[in-house]
Amino acid sequence: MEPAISVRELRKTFKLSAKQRKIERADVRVKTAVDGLSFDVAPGEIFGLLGPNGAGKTTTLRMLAALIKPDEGDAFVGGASIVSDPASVRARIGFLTSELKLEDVFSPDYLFDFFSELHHIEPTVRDERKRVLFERFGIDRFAQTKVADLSTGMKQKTSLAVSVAHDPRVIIFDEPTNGLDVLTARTVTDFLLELAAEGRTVLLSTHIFSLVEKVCDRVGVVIDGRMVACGTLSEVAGERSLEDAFFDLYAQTVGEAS
Ligand SMILES: Nc1ncnc2c1ncn2[C@@H]1O[C@H](COP(=O)(O)OP(=O)(O)OP(=O)(O)O)[C@@H](O)[C@H]1O
Repeated sequence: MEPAISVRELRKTFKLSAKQRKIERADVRVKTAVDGLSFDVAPGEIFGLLGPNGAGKTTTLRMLAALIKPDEGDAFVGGASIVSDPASVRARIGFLTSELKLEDVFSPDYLFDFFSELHHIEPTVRDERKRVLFERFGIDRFAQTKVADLSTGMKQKTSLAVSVAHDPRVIIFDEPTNGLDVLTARTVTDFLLELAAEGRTVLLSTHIFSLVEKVCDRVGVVIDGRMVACGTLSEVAGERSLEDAFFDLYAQTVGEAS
């Protein structure tokens, strides 16, 4: 079966300003954020990119969502190239980050309609999807409330609903449970499992071992922009916990580099 996401030797560097060099305590002028990453995600799979802060997870997901261009390499989402056909990639995916800021002055109802229109969704289809999703997340009671007056959890649920307004086959989710209370985090993980059960593909990034253990079919461990292990949980961790396996990999990788 053709992979839903196919990543081939992706590479991305950033030029560092003097200020960034100071913050990063780096002498180099160029930072390699992603260093030749390759992996496949099968349709219906939940794949987790696991790594510490600064490993290059967000940069990878932003390239796969066709928000930034790679320096080298390519990736295919539902067969569309992020380099030569970014518009098709954007139409096929839902992209979500826990840092997403919704405009305070708009209501969930307005935002859902706005994003549906961007994706050219018919109003009748839109209204039915909105009804189902708003009911699913309990947004219906707050549909006309301004974002500014919503709780953090309700804002995140609104972001979730809006990100799948166009019924994407692939969902890319950067740190899905970061900064969420336990109840909202549970809503998010349940939703990811539902999406996969419906045959959709989910690619997420996280530094939380338990999230990977709970929802991911396969995991790729990323350290310093490189994939140091990739496979099912048992392939990557064997008899150990994922946390123990990760720290062994980290010691090997960082040890090798120094
Ligand atoms: N726009 C940018 N300009 C300069 N450096 C950047 C930029 N974006 C990311 N970086 C650097 O690239 C590296 C990888 O960052 P990235 O955000 O992809 O990592 P991450 O694994 O998602 O970690 P985090 O969880 O901290 O976001 C980091 O060293 C980061 O400082």
